[in-house]
Amino acid sequence: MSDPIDDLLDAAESGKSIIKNRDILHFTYIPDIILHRKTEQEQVTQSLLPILKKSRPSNLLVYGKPGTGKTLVVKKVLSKIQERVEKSNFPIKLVYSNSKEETTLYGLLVSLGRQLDLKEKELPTTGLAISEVFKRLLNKIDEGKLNAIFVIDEIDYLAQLVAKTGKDILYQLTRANERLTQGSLTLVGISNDLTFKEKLDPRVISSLGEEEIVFTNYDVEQIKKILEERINESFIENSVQEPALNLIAALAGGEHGDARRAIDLLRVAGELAERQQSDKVTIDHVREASQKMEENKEEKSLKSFPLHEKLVLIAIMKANGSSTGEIYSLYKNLCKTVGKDELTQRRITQMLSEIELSGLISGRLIHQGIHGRTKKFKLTISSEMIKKTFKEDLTLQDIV
Ligand SMILES: Nc1ncnc2c1ncn2[C@@H]1O[C@H](COP(=O)(O)OP(=O)(O)OP(=O)(O)O)[C@@H](O)[C@H]1O
Repeated sequence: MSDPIDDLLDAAESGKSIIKNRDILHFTYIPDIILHRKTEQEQVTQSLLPILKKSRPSNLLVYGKPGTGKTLVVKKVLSKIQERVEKSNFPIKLVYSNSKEETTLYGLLVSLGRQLDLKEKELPTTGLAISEVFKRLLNKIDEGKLNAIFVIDEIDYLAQLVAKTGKDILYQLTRANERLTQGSLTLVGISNDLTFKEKLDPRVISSLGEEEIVFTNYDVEQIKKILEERINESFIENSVQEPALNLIAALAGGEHGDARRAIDLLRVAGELAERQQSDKVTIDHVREASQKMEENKEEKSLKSFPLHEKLVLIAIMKANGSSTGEIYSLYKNLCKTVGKDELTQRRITQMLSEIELSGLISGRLIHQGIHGRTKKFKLTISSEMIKKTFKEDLTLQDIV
């Protein structure tokens, strides 16, 4: 009898590996050539150029839809500046943080502080007031006479964190120079949300967006060129079929040209092809990859819902196409079965609108003559997906 582990290991050893360098398909990889972004590279460089001449650049705000190369361009410009200043004696400190990866404002400031070499003793992970944390960051910059550039990716999340905690940190960050006597602080904010500024305090807007650069969307042809470049570097020759490439470009380029989605699709399709011992990535691998990525997204979003939202989703699954009233009575029964107190119908009606926003269910308003109107809901995802995901939840596994 063959051993299943050995079989797989044998296949992997003797099997075809069509991806020659996986790292190149990772989102942190910085390619040598950045296509279609000449103007943007020039604009970002121009804006940060003063630092090479030992003066403080303006704060910069970079906008654009997801996957349009914002982070890539900013990182590349900064790494080139870094290379040059390392040769001089001018102490520049580049600090990068992604707001989405931090759940608290404190966490974000500490992550910036660590990159300024502030140790736990000087900047503890918990316990200080936000204003104190901020003061210590500034002191470090001042004492070291550092010229710090804080790159804050997904800065709209930082704005939300700030709104939640009611602190004035964004304003203070943009005005930090007024408090510094020796060093300087420049802020580079990156945002996907073009309307982000409208939500800010007007005082913050003027100092944060001293300069602004907007990244335009890629079209399908541009996405295709970016993919071709990446394929040359990461796959062995002729291993991605032309129709497969076209489909990836069409899928990722459709709405606004998301290069990240394109490269992710390419990687997943390549991995599927390898797993199936195929020596080519075909259009079927791309379809399968796209479906898999879509399912992962749905699964993640289902798992992130709190318990009562999950119960409402199960109620809709059991009576697909039902009215709010019917869903509510089913939900009440489910609460009884799992031994939880039910929420009010008013709350559940509101919850249905919230879940609708996530795109997992869709609602249709039905007019019932003298009986007024009601909304009927149905799932936009398969009930199998709900069953599969909620089966892992101990409270829910017996009712799905
Ligand atoms: N012009 C390009 N040439 C080569 N690769 C690119 C180009 N634009 C984007 N990419 C690649 O696409 C992926 C996404 O790019 P990046 O992270 O810069 O996008 P972004 O605009 O910052 O997106 P988000 O706002 O979602 O963070 C990265 O892997 C990046 O290397």
